[in-house]
Amino acid sequence: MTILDKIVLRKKEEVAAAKQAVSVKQLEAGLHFNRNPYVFKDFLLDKNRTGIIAEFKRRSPSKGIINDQVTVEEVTHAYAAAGASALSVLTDVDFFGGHTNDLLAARAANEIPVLRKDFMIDEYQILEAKALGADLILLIAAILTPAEIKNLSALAKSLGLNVLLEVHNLEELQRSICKDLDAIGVNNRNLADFTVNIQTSFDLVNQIPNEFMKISESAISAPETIKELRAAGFHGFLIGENFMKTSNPGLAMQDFARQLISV
Ligand SMILES: O=P(O)(O)OC[C@@H](O)[C@@H](O)c1c[nH]c2ccccc12
Repeated sequence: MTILDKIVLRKKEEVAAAKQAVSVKQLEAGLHFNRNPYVFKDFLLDKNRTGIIAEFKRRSPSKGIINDQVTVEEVTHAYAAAGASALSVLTDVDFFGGHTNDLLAARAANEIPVLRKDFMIDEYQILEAKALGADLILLIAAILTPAEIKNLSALAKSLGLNVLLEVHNLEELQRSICKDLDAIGVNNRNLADFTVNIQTSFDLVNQIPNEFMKISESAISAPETIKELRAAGFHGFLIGENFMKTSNPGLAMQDFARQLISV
């Protein structure tokens, strides 16, 4: 069994428990359920921003603890001030040390799009994302059938949420594309075995239809890499560990964004 299989098994239990604890009716009565999400594309293409989707990630299955000394409010606020186009907040508890409360905190502290970063397998999680104040959800092709991707993205769209589809190879991309996606992310990390290779992004970028925003995800640690990815056609860059591994992730992003101007 791969780590991804383990995560999905556990996620099924977690979702079942959440459904018992909070009904769909309660979600629909939630604080943010009726707010209008931000349009992800507008922030990605905003010339005054960096295109970076800056991630708050305390730990991961591959790295263990990355940073458990900082708060989601201070870090996400500093990311936004440093020019992030969006924020990515892990809400998976058992494998990434996140929490739905982290998303609520990021929402309250910021006025840019927030991605609910989790392993979405059930419509309930989409409604929950909306109730928590997310603007954007992630669908991971490796754990979903084409029919599931179609249904979950259609539900997200009907709630005004933006949808980011994550793929890792051409086969996933081709079988998963559907009309309700806003952006397609190429994950440079293979979630089954954790190997990373930026080349994955360069290999797939021209296979992504131009109607979608193109995002490169994971293992980005140098401004030069962003310059190359931009030249290849990417609009967005998802960065977590490179910032989170420092004692001041917001400052790390600020330094990175300054260097980006001069590469
Ligand atoms: O920390 P990195 O290497 O910069 O990667 C960030 C992000 O891409 C990564 O956390 C990620 C990409 N897809 C995911 C799916 C689930 C959990 C996490 C992820």
